Amino acid sequence: MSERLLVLVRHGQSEWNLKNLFTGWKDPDLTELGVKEATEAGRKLKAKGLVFDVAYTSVLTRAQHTLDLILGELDQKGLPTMKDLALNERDYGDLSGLNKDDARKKWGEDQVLIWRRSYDVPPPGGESLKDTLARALPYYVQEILPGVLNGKRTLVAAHGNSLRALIMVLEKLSPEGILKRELATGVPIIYRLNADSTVESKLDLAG
Ligand SMILES: O=C(O)[C@H](O)COP(=O)(O)O
Repeated sequence: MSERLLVLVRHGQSEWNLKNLFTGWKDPDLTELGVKEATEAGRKLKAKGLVFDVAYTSVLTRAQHTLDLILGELDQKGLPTMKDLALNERDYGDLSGLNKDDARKKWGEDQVLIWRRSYDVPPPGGESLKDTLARALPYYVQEILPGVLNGKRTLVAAHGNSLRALIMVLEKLSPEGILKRELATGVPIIYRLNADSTVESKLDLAG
């Protein structure tokens, strides 16, 4: 019986995470710390004895670089990898490139929190989590999930909000439930799925 393995990992710290800037579809690379986090993620997966058959990532550098570093640690460089903008970070629209503290000063803590964590309120000119889900979920259902259910051990390196969207579905979280769900950079979450695509087990490799 194959194991229906799905590992999700948010990219390591990016240059703009460090500068506290809204990033979205902008394309900064990892910082030195981000490189360490991604490498450590790979080590942790290796320590668990995990091997993958396929990987998925976004079209953004920070996620692809994270994936490369993880695969390097796993001695799996060259693994078949699909890159698709369906897995991109939420588009932050007009907020992209702005400092998050400056935005709080300008629009207030509550409004910025609504833009960052509400389910269906988009930032000006950008995507809500619901919008992000609307393009990430079909990709998951059509491209990623069939492989997982057929026993392809699958690694997904993506972004805080594209992964929160998938986690909302996997963990059956409500719009309120997803509000408080934060994803740390470079921390793999190991899911094993049941044949009906529900979650059989989940292990968060934080710490
Ligand atoms: O795009 C960004 O700015 C971050 O990667 C995620 O931002 P958030 O923590 O505001 O969701």
